[in-house]
Amino acid sequence: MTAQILDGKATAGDIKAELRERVAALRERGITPGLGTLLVGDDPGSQWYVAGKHRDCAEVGIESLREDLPADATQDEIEAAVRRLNDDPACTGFIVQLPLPKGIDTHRVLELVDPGKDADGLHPTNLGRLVLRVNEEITSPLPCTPRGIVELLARHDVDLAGKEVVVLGRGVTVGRPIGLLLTRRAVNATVTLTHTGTRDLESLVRRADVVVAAAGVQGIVRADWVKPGAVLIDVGVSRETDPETGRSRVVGDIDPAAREVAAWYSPNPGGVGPMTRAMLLANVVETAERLAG
Ligand SMILES: Nc1nc2c(c(=O)[nH]1)N[C@@H](CN(C=O)c1ccc(C(=O)N[C@@H](CCC(=O)O)C(=O)O)cc1)CN2
Repeated sequence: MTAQILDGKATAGDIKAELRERVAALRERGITPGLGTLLVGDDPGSQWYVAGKHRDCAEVGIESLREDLPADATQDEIEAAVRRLNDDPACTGFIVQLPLPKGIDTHRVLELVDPGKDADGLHPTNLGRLVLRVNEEITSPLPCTPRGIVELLARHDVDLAGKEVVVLGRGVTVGRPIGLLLTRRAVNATVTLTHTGTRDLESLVRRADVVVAAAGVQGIVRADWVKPGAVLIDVGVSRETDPETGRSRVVGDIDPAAREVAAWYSPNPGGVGPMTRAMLLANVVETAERLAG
């Protein structure tokens, strides 16, 4: 069996086309959605992601604003930038690009974001809604990568009800919230959240119907661990130098040979990354639609 591809790039393209129309409708009503980004430091990966967010906004008609601070910015300076974005009427939603430099209290910064402008769904109020609203529709923003994974599967008619899902990684942007999303009544999966303290990861992966790998450890999921017919979602980001071009490239957590036994495979790059970007735009548009009543 060779897996069918969960093509995040193409799916994100479809979503962006839908969002472009919704933005045009908002603009006709005199409402202009505006995404703000707060970037601290000069990490090339983060700079690339933020630049991509601004390009995406331009593509669908969302205005965008930037707050860029140097790597040695203090906690107070970062918090002042958050307050500026909270207070700026042109900014209908914003994100704080993660990770923040060492020594900065990330929780304090995220808690300062106005929950009504939280385009990343990472404010405790919005994460709390995800915890509490197990049976209801959630109308507040959801974290972009987990939302992107659920949307990618839904748009390929992959049903997760009753399935055993193993998640690798307990980070705040992927592992923790994906567990909460997938166990909601609307999805009804059973989730095992694994981490560096997990014993015998291999046997958990071997019995999983779905693997969501967000550990950031290249090839941690071996091809011979994967159950035939499983669904594989690779979110891990490690970098290696391409021996042919000498350029840096992204490699995932799942051995790509596993696609020979899986039913569905979300590649990396080209899977969840583009969906993360599309879901950020969706959060911004929905926030603006809520503001518009
Ligand atoms: N505030 C946030 N910070 C971070 C988040 C987040 O959701 N909110 N997620 C990641 C970074 N990220 C967005 O910010 C992101 C990661 C990857 C991609 C992407 O499209 N990747 C491409 C490959 C890119 C490459 O070759 O380097 C792909 O998967 O095809 C977009 C956004 C951490 N920080």
